[in-house]
Amino acid sequence: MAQISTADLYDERGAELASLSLQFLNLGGVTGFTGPVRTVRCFQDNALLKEVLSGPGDGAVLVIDGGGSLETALVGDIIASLAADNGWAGLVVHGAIRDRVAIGTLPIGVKALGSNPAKSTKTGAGEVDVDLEIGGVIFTPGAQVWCDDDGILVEAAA
Ligand SMILES: O=C([O-])CC(=O)C(=O)O
Repeated sequence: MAQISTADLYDERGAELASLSLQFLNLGGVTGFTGPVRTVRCFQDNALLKEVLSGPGDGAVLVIDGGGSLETALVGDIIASLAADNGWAGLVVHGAIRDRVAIGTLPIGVKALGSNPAKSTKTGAGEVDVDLEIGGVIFTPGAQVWCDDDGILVEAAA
């Protein structure tokens, strides 16, 4: 069954949801996706998120706070394929990706601010499963998130 649209979901449950007004591109091969939030915070370094996506996704959406940097790509087609193979429903990247054309063919949702062919460093710096604040919206691990072409909704923090 197709996922409920974020617009219809907002009409039903808007009072319980936060809507991210920051604009993301919808770049994955799956354009509507939902799941429980997991999180990574990292800055122009993608070793930690690759490690997390190497583990089982169990249908979760990894929200990555790259500080909004568009200087380097945090995800490319290799990492996005790995995530799809491991059962992640999608990625929300507050930053850039690369390999846009290939990522658009993969069976995973990918939202990002933009793209840049420049690669990230690989030191492993960052934090996993911390609360993130992106565009004034809090993403708490375990909260349900819904993404489609219209935007991103997340269960509001209690
Ligand atoms: O390795 C990287 O930095 C990201 C990348 O290009 C990929 O996932 O294909």
